[in-house]
Amino acid sequence: MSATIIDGKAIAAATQLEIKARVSALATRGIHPGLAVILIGDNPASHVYVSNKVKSCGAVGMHSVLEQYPVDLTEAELLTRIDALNNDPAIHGILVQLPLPKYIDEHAVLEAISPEKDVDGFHLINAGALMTGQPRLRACTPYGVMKMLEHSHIPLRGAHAVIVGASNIVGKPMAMMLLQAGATVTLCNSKTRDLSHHTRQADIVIAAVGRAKMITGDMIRAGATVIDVGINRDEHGKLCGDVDFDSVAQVAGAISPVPGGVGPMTITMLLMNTLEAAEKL
Ligand SMILES: Nc1nc(=O)c2c([nH]1)NC[C@@H]1CN(c3ccc(C(=O)N[C@@H](CCC(=O)O)C(=O)O)cc3)C=[N+]21
Repeated sequence: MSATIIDGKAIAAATQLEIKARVSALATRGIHPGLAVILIGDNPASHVYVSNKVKSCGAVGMHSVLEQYPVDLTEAELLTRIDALNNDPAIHGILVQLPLPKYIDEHAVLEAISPEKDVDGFHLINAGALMTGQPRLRACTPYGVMKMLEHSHIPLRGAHAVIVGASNIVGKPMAMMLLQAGATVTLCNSKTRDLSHHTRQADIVIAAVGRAKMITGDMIRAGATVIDVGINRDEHGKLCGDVDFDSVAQVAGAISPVPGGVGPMTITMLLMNTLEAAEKL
């Protein structure tokens, strides 16, 4: 193995110390950042993520509330709750855990959250602000990836970044952030012809496809940086990313693992966004 490990857990811990200090500074102005998390249904994985988010709030001295609803909550009831939180001065950030039950219109729900409290960065206003180079609240996962690259001193200006996966929550905002940092960006999707032709050109590969271990060592240029956004289960039920860690670590210059990579940074940037929302008051 030759690659340096990009330790998301350690970068998350360092970033949380900075957040904690800024939370304390806000307290002197009488402002106490608060996050509301809405969870619908009983998906066990969602429960784990959501309780991690709530725990992390406590660790940086932030107030948080977890609202759990049964899977038969109606869309109208959910919109009423969001409206109440939009108008609650103790709440600076609102997160509705995805995926939502099928009968709820996800788009309508995300647009109902006040853009100033949209700490996921999914509202059209925040997506559009990022797209036009005036970022407000940024999507947590790509924002966390940017912090990981920055902490690892990976040069971005003029670098070629290849993103595999063009979702609204990761691939597209990731492309905008890297572009704004001066990278040349290739955004691949499930129809891309000869994917490895693209990934082999890359100084930086961001894997965000949702398919276990699909990025292999032969697809990576020697010395490239590889960031793994995937969260999958392998054939033994073990947590794994979109990157085949063992083969890629032989050729890459730097690689982020799963677990312990992007996941902890996603949660940390949710705290950062809640802090930033409160600081704007
Ligand atoms: N509105 C919304 N916003 C989200 O940000 C959001 C969401 N819905 N729905 C689900 C996904 C998933 N997600 C994760 C965050 C952290 C870890 C994480 O910290 N993972 C640990 C491992 C955790 C474990 O052991 O299972 C790690 O990678 O080291 C994973 C997944 C946020 N999501």
